[in-house]
Amino acid sequence: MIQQIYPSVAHPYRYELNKDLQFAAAHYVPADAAGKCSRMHGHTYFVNVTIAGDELNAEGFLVNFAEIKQLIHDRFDHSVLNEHEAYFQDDDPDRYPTTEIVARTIAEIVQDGLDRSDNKPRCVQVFLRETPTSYVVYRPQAGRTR
Ligand SMILES: Nc1nc2c(c(=O)[nH]1)N=C([C@H](O)[C@H](O)COP(=O)(O)OP(=O)(O)OP(=O)(O)O)CN2
Ligand SMILES: [Zn+2]
Repeated sequence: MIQQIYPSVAHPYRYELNKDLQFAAAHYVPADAAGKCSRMHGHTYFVNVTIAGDELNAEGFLVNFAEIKQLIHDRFDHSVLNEHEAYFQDDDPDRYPTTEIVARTIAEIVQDGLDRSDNKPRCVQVFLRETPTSYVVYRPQAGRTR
């Protein structure tokens, strides 16, 4: 696992946790203007998820680190992102598996998982590195689903 410093996110909560994870996946950006990215290719994606909240659960966790890995790694590792039709669609540019939209999708999946917990923490940032030279930071806005 690459160890690196991530950008910090401002939030009002007492606790913050960060989980690093990675997954290998193939994708293509289904637009001719995307050039070489419109052809199927693969990446090892590096992800940092930031979760914050004021309350801990019965185990003394904001959320179990392992649950974050399960939500993302177990879903996307060794898969073709474009084939996850619940998240990505070739006929809708707002559903292409670009770095930006994959980062947003990870935030949405994690928040859906957190919403099922009693202590209701928030996913406040997703850092997604697609290549050694390219990454995106996505920060959900409070009160907005996207
Ligand atoms: N804003 C975005 N731009 C690009 C995306 C994207 O998701 N969002 N994706 C790609 C390609 O899919 C590609 O995987 C990454 O592109 P790039 O960083 O250009 O990759 P290189 O390794 O060729 O970059 P170097 O600078 O030569 O290392 C393209 N753009
Ligand atoms: Zn790519």
